[in-house]
Amino acid sequence: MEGGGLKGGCTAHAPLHTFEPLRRTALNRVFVVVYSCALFALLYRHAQMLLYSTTLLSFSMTLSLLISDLVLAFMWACGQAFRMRPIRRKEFPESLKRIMKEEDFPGLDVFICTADPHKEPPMNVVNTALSLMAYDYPTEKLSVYVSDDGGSALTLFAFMEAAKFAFHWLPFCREHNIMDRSPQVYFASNYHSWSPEIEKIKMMYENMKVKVEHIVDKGEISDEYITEDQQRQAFNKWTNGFTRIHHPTIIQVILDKSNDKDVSGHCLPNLIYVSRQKCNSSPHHFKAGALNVLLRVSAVMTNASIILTQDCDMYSNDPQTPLRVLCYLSDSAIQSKLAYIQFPQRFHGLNKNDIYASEYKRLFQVNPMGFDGLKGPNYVGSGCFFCRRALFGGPSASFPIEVPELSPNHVVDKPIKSQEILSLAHQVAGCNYENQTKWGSKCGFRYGSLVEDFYTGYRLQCEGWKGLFCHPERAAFLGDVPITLFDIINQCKRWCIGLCEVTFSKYNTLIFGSHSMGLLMGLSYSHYAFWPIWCVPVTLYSFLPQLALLNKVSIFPKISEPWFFLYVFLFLSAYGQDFLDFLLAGGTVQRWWNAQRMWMIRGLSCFLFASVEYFLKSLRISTHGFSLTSKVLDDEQSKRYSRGIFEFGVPSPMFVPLTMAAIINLFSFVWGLTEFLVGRNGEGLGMQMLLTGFIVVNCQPIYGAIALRNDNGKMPTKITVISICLSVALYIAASFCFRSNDSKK
Ligand SMILES: O=c1ccn([C@@H]2O[C@H](COP(=O)(O)OP(=O)(O)O[C@H]3O[C@H](CO)[C@@H](O)[C@H](O)[C@H]3O)[C@@H](O)[C@H]2O)c(=O)[nH]1
Ligand SMILES: [Mn+2]
Repeated sequence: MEGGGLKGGCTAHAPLHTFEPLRRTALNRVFVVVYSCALFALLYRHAQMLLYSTTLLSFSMTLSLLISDLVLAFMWACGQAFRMRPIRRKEFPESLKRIMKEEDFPGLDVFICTADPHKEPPMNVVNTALSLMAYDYPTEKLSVYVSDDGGSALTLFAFMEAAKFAFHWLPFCREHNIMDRSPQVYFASNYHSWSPEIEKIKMMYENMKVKVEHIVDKGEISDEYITEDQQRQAFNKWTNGFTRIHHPTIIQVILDKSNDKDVSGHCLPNLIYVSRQKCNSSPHHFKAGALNVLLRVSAVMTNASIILTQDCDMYSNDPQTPLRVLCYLSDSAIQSKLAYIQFPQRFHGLNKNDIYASEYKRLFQVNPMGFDGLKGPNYVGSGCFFCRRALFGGPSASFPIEVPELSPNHVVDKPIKSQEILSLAHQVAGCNYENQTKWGSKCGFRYGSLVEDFYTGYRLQCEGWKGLFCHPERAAFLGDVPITLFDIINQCKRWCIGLCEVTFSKYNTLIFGSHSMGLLMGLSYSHYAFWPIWCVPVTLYSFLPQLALLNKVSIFPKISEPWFFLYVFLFLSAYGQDFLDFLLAGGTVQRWWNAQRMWMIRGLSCFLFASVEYFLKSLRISTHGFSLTSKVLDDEQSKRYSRGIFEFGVPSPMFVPLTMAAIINLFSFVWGLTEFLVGRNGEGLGMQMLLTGFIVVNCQPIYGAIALRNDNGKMPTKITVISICLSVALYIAASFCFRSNDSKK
């Protein structure tokens, strides 16, 4: 996207935004050429070996290696698209005031999604909401909508309490110009000085917290907590037949900007609680469905032209963020095609070396810069500002919508608590509302994939919209990370299933994507869409060379052969480039090491299981569920996490291939080493030894979890036993193949 920001009515001395290409681009391009030549050489060697293989065994082994290397080469090629034109942007919110008055700021509707008060503690959701309500943005233009897919009175209660606290919190933030506007974060930090005023507001916060947590623990709201009639009416909607998957729409205007003033007399932003209707008979499309309901309800109530979508655990870390967004949105040169501005997902509470690589640096910080130099980053679900009209048709043609009040151009002229508005809002939140409409296919957030974010951004860009990546130094938002390995790989498995749903649809990123957006964009999107196939090379390289080694069969070139250096080059330069990218994006050596280890772990767990699960389920007609990531912290787990100890604990089948790989690699390495020491191991097995050694070093936390630990996070004994049995079986089967091949010779 053309960036140079000297447009939109500002003078050349005060640009609103600029961008610069990253300096490494030229080198990257040269590297692509060199590396491609090396890849072709490798594939040539495989082809030759395939032609000259004499036995079925050697043929199938060469074929497996060829397939693995083809997958690696394909993924490498897709990844290079990000390196063709990465750019870094900068915006100057200070200049904004000179060209725009506050009265002219566009309206901003903030959407926060939550889905389960037990996995997503209401106190955290409330903190997210408060941090966003306290944005440095004219409050009369700001509305915060909370979607509660859990349909929980506990969440509504928490928000009613939060609203009372907001009367004090918002003016407090404004007067003291506080940066941390999530009260939880502010009170936990030691940077603020003591004053009676701070002490007083802290007490208020603590009281609210105790009250809300008490209610959540009890699981119900007893009468003594309901003080006003209006509240009682709201909670009366939770009748006996009410369940989280079957209940009527509940919309509660908790704060109304036209009536509610904070303690300093300033108006408060709208705060609206929405729990859409759910019924067993119609699909609700998870988060995408929730967002579409908010899109409609907000259209009826406020219809702001900008929308921020936010996960419930991602609080605002910088109150000036919307001003950065305006730097782009007010630029008439890029306005017409700009659909969204994506901020990176960044996280708090990572342990020092980020053992699970849950930062996803490449996904959230490095690759978006590459995307940004093309047609814009992918949408990642949270921390993204949309232009409302982008969700209602292509950049040049929007289509007529069923109800005129939903159109992005509609001006709301009635108070949000008026009967007409509320009844229409209830109607558009109904579970059958979308039947026979374009919602989810051509309009709003798109259905059909568990990664609704990836899919929606992708479809918008295919329609001709562009996105933009905004990556300020101070994180705009900070979110929670899962702290157990099981949660991490489960989350990744859900993503992979969602990606498969895109890949095997008519909107395949490689074919449809390249056709609509050009090859580089198609490749970039494919780099993600094809994530799960990484399981093929990772699995093969974790077992095949090792089993061959145990049977003294050499499958790679000898160390003295020139082909060996080809392998060394391919391995070292790919890893080296990845390493440099990581460091240049502010990473550390240990974090990089852990990130590459997690790539292997994912290859053997979630990538593998997602592919299998996807295929098994696609044979039958059934849908995949959205398994919510838990944001609740267990004390013991948190302690282990902060000490950098891997958390297994759950007897999940996803740990089995991983444990098997650890065992088999250890045995073949030790066996190979003894053979080598007694002088029987020829140089033909050298490369297999190197690879096995590398994997053994990577598996070190797994050995600890199997044998050396006694805490609840160790590898469950059941998984260890199953993995040992399967490893032995695999070894026997492999030896049988290798031996019978020997005897045939
Ligand atoms: O039926 C549902 C399921 C989830 N959510 C919300 O979706 C958000 C993301 O859920 P989470 O369990 O935290 O998933 P993550 O894998 O951490 O989220 C990433 O991946 C999701 C796609 O799988 C994107 O929607 C998210 O924005 C992105 O941060 C949360 O706020 C949930 O409350 C709903 O509103 N309704
Ligand atoms: Mn999340």
